[in-house]
Amino acid sequence: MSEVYRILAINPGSTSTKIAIFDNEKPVFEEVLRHSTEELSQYKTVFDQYEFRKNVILDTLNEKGINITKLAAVVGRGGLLKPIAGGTYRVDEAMLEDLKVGVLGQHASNLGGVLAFEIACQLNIPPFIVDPVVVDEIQDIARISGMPELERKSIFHALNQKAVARRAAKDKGGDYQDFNFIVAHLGGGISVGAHEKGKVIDVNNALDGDGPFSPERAGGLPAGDFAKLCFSGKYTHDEIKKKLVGQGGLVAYLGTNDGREVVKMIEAGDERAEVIYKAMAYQVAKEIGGCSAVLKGKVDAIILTGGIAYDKIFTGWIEEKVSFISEVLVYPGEDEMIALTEGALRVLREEEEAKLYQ
Ligand SMILES: Nc1ncnc2c1ncn2[C@@H]1O[C@H](COP(=O)(O)OP(=O)(O)O)[C@@H](O)[C@H]1O
Ligand SMILES: CCCC(=O)OP(=O)(O)O
Repeated sequence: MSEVYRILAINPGSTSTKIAIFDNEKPVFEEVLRHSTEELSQYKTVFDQYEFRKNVILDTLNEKGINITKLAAVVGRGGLLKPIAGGTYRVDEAMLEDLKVGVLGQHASNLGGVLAFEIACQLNIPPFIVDPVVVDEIQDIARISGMPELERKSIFHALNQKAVARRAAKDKGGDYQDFNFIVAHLGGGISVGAHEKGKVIDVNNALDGDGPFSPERAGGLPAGDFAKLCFSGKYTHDEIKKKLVGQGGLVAYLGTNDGREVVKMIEAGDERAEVIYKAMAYQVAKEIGGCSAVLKGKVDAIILTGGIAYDKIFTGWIEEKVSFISEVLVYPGEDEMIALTEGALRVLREEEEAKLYQ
């Protein structure tokens, strides 16, 4: 009989920490621990949230009676490291240092590797990350921004975009490498990627670069007016950064990072909430249109995923604008927990060697 590996997967996002226990590929326990804007806004940096998120995870596992001493590995969502190829990486000191200082910036996913390392080391088992948010496969032409000092970067929901694209390919009877897809991840951040035969050749920088605004991010802005705002003397650098990430998008307009709250506002007759929520769908549709040009119109499917894809009204607004391009498939939520676990299992079963972060 083959060995059963028990894996703890930890997925810190901007609005939640998702945790799961798997026995090999079989889910034993899964929970989404949601964090409100108020809860998170008391921490100055993402790294300051470390103790809070660690305690929430360990308390939850304890309350559910899960004995973590039986774990074979801990795997976390990978954060803002230097750009790297996709795959499973063992968390080491060099990676830990870059995650702690935020070598490419601050995002909740930086905590994935750090939490995996801390918990795994106490148990003397290996810590891994899989397909971090800096997976970089974009074509060279997509790196050019219009200002030589500023290069466009690949920062996106790599783990879920690829996991869901693989699922869609399987559902269509083929492999990921057989198809061209446009994948829109609709979460706390929003990324829209052009997947050409298994490679994400262009994608918006979902953190603080470009693309649609999102529940907690400003997205692409009118550059001249933004520069004026930065030098108006009204805001510190930290305040401006928060306006871009954390306090932007739906939070700035409507005071919440929770799509379900916005739906309730609209149901209660709030017309402004409807306009803002519709504008977010409009910007996603425009980004999808851009990706269809990148793929020269050869698009096998448009895939909508992430938490907001549970909302049929929101996905309907997008679909009515983009269905002329290709069929629209909706995979609400995410496949990230199983994708993390499978990445760890491939290494534990010696089907693949863990990559080292250089
Ligand atoms: N049924 C729903 N309707 C609208 N929005 C939803 C629904 N379910 C979840 N969401 C929203 O999805 C977003 C979180 O998506 P998720 O993919 O879990 O992102 P993250 O990993 O960034 O937290 C939040 O804004 C959450 O409120
Ligand atoms: C940093 C890109 C990935 C991202 O935005 O994730 P969340 O939506 O979980 O914040």
